[in-house]
Amino acid sequence: MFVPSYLQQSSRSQSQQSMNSDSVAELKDLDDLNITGYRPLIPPQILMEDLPVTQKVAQVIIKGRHDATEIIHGRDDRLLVIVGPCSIHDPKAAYEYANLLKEYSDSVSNELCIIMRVYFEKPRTTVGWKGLINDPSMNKSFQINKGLRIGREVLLSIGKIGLPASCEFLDTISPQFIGDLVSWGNVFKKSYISSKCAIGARTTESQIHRELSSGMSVPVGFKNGTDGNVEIAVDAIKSSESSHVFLSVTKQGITAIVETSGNKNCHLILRGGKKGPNYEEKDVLEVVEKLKASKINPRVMIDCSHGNSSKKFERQLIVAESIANQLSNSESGKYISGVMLESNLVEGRQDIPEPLVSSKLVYGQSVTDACLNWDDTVKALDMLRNGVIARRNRKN
Ligand SMILES: O=C[C@H](O)[C@H](O)COP(=O)(O)O
Ligand SMILES: C=C(OP(=O)(O)O)C(=O)O
Repeated sequence: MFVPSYLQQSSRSQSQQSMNSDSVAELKDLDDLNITGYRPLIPPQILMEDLPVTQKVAQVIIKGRHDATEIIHGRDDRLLVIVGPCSIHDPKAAYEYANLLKEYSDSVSNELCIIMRVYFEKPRTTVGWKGLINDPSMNKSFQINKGLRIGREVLLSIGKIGLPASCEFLDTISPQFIGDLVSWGNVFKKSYISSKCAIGARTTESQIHRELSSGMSVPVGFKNGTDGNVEIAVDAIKSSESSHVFLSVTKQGITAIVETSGNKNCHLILRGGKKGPNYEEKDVLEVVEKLKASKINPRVMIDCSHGNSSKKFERQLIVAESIANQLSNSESGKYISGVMLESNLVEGRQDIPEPLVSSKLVYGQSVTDACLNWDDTVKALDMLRNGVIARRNRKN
């Protein structure tokens, strides 16, 4: 048990005297007991000045945000598709994937609004690599300043191709470094890198993530919990729609009391859970009722991966097929506004070699969750596209 030095006196009277004297306590006895180090963090503004967003890239981001917003509110009948690697660890492979996706995206843009998953922050069930921002060299050197820089460079390069990007914001400070490449509305006043962001199954219930979302300039999807609980996502949407006052940092890296106006562009993501998947018609209709009862946006996104695929990447095709069928034939199809897919150049996943030997890594393969390969991704997207066409024909 830890005993502060001022209590470690040899006699009771000494200790009593020490406490009575009300002298200033030793900080080392009270604070940072489990902190092993501090390193400086670059202020967001410096990185933003080094790697500024161009007007051309900003337009891509703004359009992505606008389209995503219109779809999640049902004013655009396309399907919003968040597709890409589970996590980005190799900027070259991410860029190659983005080029493939851009070409496909242009060919289906009447039916699908495609936003690339560009996820740099990974929540872990226990421990593991926490993503490119946290440990860009994947060798436990935790060069976060380097990770933030690479993250920004990757988002800018994808924006230059003309593809909007989405991120999961896990940390509450990191959005100040990359969130500026994301925007619509108050584009240049607030933040503008990704066009869409998700709050994951493990953080939906977290108050600080709800507060963060209330100030985000992008549409935010909230996932149901890992146990399958959808109520926490409903609560998260309600909370994020409200204004909040909380502690965070400014672009200059100064701690601040932040005041937000609330984010009206939040929606729910069904990702399955420990009790099983929740992508079928009955699951969608059930959650739609809950959302309607809470007077919030009843349109949902379905994640084909995670609890909905039991983490078996190939099963994403089965989920995508069910979604396409619901779009074509079911009442639930009216409420499905988006889909998520985990996809990469090469299917499956690999462990990060320890110690890291880059040549041992398979190029274009996930180091976190297993992903579909490119050809199967196109199969899934084609099915979804046909579902959108059928849904349109149903209406007409
Ligand atoms: O998508 C990512 C993973 O499912 C999530 O980060 C949890 O991963 P883990 O259970 O391997 O830690
Ligand atoms: C971590 C993710 O998913 P979930 O929060 O659903 O586990 C993810 O989409 O990368």
